[in-house]
Amino acid sequence: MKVVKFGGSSLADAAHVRKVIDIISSDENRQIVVTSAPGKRFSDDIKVTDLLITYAKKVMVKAPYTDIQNQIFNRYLAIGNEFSVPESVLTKIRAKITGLPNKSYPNNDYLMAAFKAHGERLNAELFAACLTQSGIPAKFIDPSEAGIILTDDPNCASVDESTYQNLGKINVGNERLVFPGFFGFTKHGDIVTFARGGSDITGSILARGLHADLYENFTDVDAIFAANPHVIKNPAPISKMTFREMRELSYAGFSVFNDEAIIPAIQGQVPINVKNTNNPEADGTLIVPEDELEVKLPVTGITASNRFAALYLHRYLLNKEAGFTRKILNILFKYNVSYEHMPSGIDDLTIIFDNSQLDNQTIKKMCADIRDEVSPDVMEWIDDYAIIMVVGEGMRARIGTIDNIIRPLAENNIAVHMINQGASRISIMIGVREHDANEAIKEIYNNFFLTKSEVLQ
Ligand SMILES: Nc1ncnc2c1ncn2[C@@H]1O[C@H](COP(=O)(O)OP(=O)(O)O)[C@@H](O)[C@H]1O
Ligand SMILES: N[C@@H](CC(=O)OP(=O)(O)O)C(=O)O
Repeated sequence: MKVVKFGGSSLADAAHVRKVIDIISSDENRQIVVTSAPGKRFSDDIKVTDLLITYAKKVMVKAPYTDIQNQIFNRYLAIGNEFSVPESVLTKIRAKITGLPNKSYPNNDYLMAAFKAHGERLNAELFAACLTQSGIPAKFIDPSEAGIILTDDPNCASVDESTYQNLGKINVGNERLVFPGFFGFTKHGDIVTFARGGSDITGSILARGLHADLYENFTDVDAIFAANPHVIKNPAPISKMTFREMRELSYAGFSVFNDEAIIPAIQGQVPINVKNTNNPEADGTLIVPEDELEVKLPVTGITASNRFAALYLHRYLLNKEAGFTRKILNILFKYNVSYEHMPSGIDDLTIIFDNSQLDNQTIKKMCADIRDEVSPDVMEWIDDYAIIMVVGEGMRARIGTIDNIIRPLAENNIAVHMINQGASRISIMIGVREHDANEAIKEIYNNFFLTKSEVLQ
């Protein structure tokens, strides 16, 4: 049995939905279907999830919202009409959209989560109706019915282990089961969502919980490429990679697959196949356990993420002082701030943060406390920090990999602020300034993936 997840780009309009139905009908093992909310139909279109966020914000500030309600409903209507789904299905969808402001929520964070979740919830109901209309019996399953229980963290929830016992009770019969991605329920019955891009996580949870043989993740590219196609023109496709390579690459920018989504698949040892809805015959990228990768390349992929900030601290004899790091960690704890990495030298320490959890006020107070508490000789806050991740299972076995990464950067005057090698066996992490990140990716990519004559072209 296969779990198949279709991203927003694969369900953006009726023409795409038709392709998705063909994909499902071409393989009877594609029994469990996970849908995202309708995505962008053209480059400056707006995803339904973003429309729902705007709708929720209008409700919060009591601004008029009829237009946005209509805009959202029309996305579903256009698809539903094309498949002649029963009027009752569309009436129900409209009622659910317009009824959202009348429900009660513990607070605005839960309101936001419930509004966002309806992008996938309504799309799964509509899609089950489209499948049935096309002669493929299908049933919509609500996450509450399936027992998808998530933590009480309204817009960034994690799965509760009880979910897997609940999923174990589901009977997969002959009809296709259509689950909405992206959300679940807390133990108290409130709707909560994963972080953005979280429909991939639902697919992975279902693949583990239902003991699938394969998790197929359909998107809009032929494969996962060795670098972001928006940065490198025609990058090399990756035919096979390991779970942990994918985890590291998605953490630092490979947005094609959510970084947390890999975890349930690892726990259930379910291989993942990323494929293209617009070219389903292409093999795509297979993501497998470590022992199933025959050829271990020194570099499988290169990525950069700009979502970081760093605090650089310097003080002589830092290495001799017990409790220095502990004092800093206590301050981070006081402000409820987590850190991503903390590379250190003899007299230096860099703490790298995810910028999205910080505001100027918190940064100011936190830095003032650190200055008071540990009296550093030098302290610098770097707001435009980017992390480059070079990942490859075969990295350890090759001498000179680090040289091949760093040399092209030095030759092109790209300043390297931090190198972290060794913490992970399969990656090297490099800190650069944001404005240098894309150039750094290009130089490293050219050095590993292009022949000399290609570089000169
Ligand atoms: N290394 C990469 N390989 C392939 N696609 C990538 C990579 N990095 C970023 N992307 C982007 O990810 C997009 C697919 O992810 P996403 O838009 O979330 O799809 P979906 O709507 O199917 O969930 C691609 O269109 C591509 O622009
Ligand atoms: N619709 C949600 C969840 C998601 O995973 O979407 P997509 O599969 O289109 O990336 C979002 O936009 O974040």
